[in-house]
Amino acid sequence: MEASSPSGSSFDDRDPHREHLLARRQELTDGLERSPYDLILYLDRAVVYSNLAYPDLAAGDAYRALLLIDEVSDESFEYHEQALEALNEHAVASFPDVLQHGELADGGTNMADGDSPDGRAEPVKQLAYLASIRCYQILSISLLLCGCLKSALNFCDRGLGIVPDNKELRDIKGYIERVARQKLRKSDDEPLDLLSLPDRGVVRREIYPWNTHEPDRFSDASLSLLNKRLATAAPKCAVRVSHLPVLLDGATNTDNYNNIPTCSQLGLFATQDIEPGESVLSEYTLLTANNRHKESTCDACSGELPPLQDNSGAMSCPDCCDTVFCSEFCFDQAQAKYHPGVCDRDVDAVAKDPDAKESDESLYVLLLARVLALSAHQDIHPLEVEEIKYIWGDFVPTRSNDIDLSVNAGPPPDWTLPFSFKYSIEMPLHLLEKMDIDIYATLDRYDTWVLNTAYAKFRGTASARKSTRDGRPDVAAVHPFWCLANHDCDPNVTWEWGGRMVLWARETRVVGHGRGGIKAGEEILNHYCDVDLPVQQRREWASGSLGGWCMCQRCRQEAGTPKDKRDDVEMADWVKKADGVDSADGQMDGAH
Ligand SMILES: C[S@@+](CC[C@H](N)C(=O)[O-])C[C@H]1O[C@@H](n2cnc3c(N)ncnc32)[C@H](O)[C@@H]1O
Repeated sequence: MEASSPSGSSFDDRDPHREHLLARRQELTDGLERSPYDLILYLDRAVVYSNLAYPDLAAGDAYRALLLIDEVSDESFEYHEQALEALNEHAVASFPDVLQHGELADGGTNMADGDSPDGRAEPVKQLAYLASIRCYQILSISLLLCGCLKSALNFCDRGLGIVPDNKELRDIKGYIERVARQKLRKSDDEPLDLLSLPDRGVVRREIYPWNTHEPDRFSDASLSLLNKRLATAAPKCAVRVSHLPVLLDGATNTDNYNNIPTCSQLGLFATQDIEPGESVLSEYTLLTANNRHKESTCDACSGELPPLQDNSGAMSCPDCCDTVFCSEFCFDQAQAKYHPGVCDRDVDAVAKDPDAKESDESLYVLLLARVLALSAHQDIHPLEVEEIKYIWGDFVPTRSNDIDLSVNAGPPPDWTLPFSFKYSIEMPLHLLEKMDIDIYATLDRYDTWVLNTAYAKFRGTASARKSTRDGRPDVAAVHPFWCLANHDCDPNVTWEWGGRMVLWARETRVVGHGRGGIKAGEEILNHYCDVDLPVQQRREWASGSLGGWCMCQRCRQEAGTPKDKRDDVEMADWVKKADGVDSADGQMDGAH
């Protein structure tokens, strides 16, 4: 059960209205734990999420409510009895507030079917009917607010299919079309190809105020645990706090400044001298994914499979022969940590062989599938899975994600977590069902916010490999220690990823071509882009994985303008950006 007092969050402004909504959210979450198949509670919580400005979480709850309506309506469905029983309780109690909405309550007698012989709808059917319209309203407006226009329109049309004159749904359809015209740059009289509507949006990327799983990565306990685990993979390294430049979104005129603002994050440091060419880290991970059906990679480590012949070492699972491992070691690791949770359930099939433009998303959802399998088989919460618990999520403080409704409000916040109905809500629930997990009874583990948090962690840290056949990304992995190494355009290591992720100390440095090697105490400096490129291209390439414009010494030196041509510092930009880094991930060191 979630703790009722929010922790692990940077949200500390005491806004009574917000506090009240957060308390109500907790009450409803506890209610769902007691009565997991209650679709009215899901709708109630969706409304609270909308009021708290989490449209993605509202859509997640409205979709679960819609699935429960299907359960109520179809006797052959697995949770029919439970969903019906929960709804019956509302049918005999006072009419649910969440359905006293706009024209809804008046429309209850206009049911298309399900009327009883005396012409009056059975109360439970009437509730299910009204609830379905409410689900379509919440789903369509929420998905519109997330930027998922195609899915928003789909749900809106489904609602209008039941109640063509419903004013709220008609209004929402108008908003969707208006936003679509803006995004696709179409005038009012041009036809709109509804199939081409954008469906990928962005939502808040934050440590939710109620998330009690996020560790304090800077605490002695976290660092000592991480260092204990790191000892085998990188015996000459340690995880420590690193002071990194605060990144801006784009080009800056501050390259010549001697001191720039920094923030505290984690990094890897050498604890002993490391020779040029020496291995620095060799990391094994089970958090891997491959999106091709017939691919010759190991299901566990994602390394190439050896040729399948006697004594090659490759092994397949005796219970689902399609799953192949490159060695007995990988087979044993998979059996111990995740495979029985997905064995013979065809779970991965939902995201295999995607369209070229969906390759990235399919890899992310398959990484999520692996986290779900690790969590289910080890019987731990997904956010406690060791492969993701301590990794960087690029979270932004809750308060800077909030929407300011005051008259003098500035521009709306820039939300940064990619989101879509398909990959963030529908597919994860489908994966869980394939794993034979009751998605209602396990809400605490598989709630939409939990999935969003896991996604936030992969998105900043996963590595992908492209197929040599068609250049599409088809293998991905998260190496929780490798991804602690920060970037520098004069790196002291280089990396190679096969079955394991390996970091080597460079023989020669890029800047000055001096001898490589790393001295005890120095930070391990990885590279997130091709460091042989000119500065502008390096910065553009690195900005995706880095999350901003590279401000390393080399970039600043190469891009710096002569003294007589310098402009004033745009410190306001930094302060704005620094605010996000400060409370999201450690204390702010401020401008020097
Ligand atoms: C893969 S993580 C690296 C580990 C991370 N520092 C941590 O605390 O876990 C990537 C993030 O680290 C930060 N980072 C890495 N290299 C950096 C650099 N040279 N300058 C500024 N920030 C950097 C950025 O915030 C980036 O999004």
